[in-house]
Amino acid sequence: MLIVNPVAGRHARQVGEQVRRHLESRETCLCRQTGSRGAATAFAREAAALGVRAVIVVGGDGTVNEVINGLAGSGVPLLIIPAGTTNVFAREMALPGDPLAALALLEQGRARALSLGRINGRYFMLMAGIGFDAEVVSRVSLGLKRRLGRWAYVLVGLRTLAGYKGHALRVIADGHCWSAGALVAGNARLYGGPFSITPRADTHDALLDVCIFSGQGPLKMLKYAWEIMRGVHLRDPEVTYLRCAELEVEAKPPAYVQVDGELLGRTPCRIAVCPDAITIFLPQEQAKGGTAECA
Ligand SMILES: Nc1ncnc2c1ncn2[C@@H]1O[C@H](COP(=O)(O)OP(=O)(O)OP(=O)(O)O)[C@@H](O)[C@H]1O
Repeated sequence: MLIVNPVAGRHARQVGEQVRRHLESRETCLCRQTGSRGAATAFAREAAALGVRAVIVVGGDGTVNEVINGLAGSGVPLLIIPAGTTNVFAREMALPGDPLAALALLEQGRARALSLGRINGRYFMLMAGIGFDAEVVSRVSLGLKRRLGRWAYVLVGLRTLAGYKGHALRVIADGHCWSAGALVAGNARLYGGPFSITPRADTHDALLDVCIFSGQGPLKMLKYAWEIMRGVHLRDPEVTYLRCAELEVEAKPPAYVQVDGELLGRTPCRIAVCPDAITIFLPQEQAKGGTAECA
């Protein structure tokens, strides 16, 4: 099954058309186009129920997130053709940017089982963010993202800082409790493109990497953002890095929560890791570790 989000990135519709033509000239393919938010999850569930040979998704991180939420646990392998604005997961997995080169992974790549994070019942492949970053995500519209690309987050981030009051989070993991202003739980290393908040995360392992930022308020958020951009945030004594299989976060007042760059809702939340939950076609050199599903 081919699932295309025609409004992802700037060229997803054309990329989807190119992939559809290529596939239909070779095999039988069910083609689905998303008409609204959440549609990709329903299509992926349909694909899992039908037991298709593979699901191919054309879109960005938000669309991939919706697809994994319909496919997780089914064993049906997923092939990602990056066509969104930032494509962080594709970058993390070093997937080819060229659509036909990505499609060739069906034959030339390896299907690997990877871990997923799960927060309040929703799977994520990259990260869950609580506090400031989620508040920014809640304010970035798809229209602004189309016009400005990833600069939309910078612009809205600066605007959000202006009136930001901060959050008082309570984080509980491994029998310990932390007070925090913001938190990112990463299943993968990369964040927002080339940056890395959880640089030791590994999608092949059964742990979440968690970065807890203890400061609150706009100046602290600005400082952390600057440190993350320079890759030095882990040297800041206000930042705690831990690896765990499960954690809980509460906040007063409730704080926004984002998963894979899409708004999920608000705290409280429980975050866990689900080992080997999704099977993804990867380039041979990326398919190290983990469990091989097929050659
Ligand atoms: N027909 C549609 N109309 C409006 N929104 C849609 C439609 N189909 C899917 N969506 C939504 O579009 C959103 C954006 O998709 P996606 O994240 O894949 O693209 P992107 O934001 O350009 O890429 P990235 O997340 O990699 O920056 C998703 O939240 C998805 O639910």
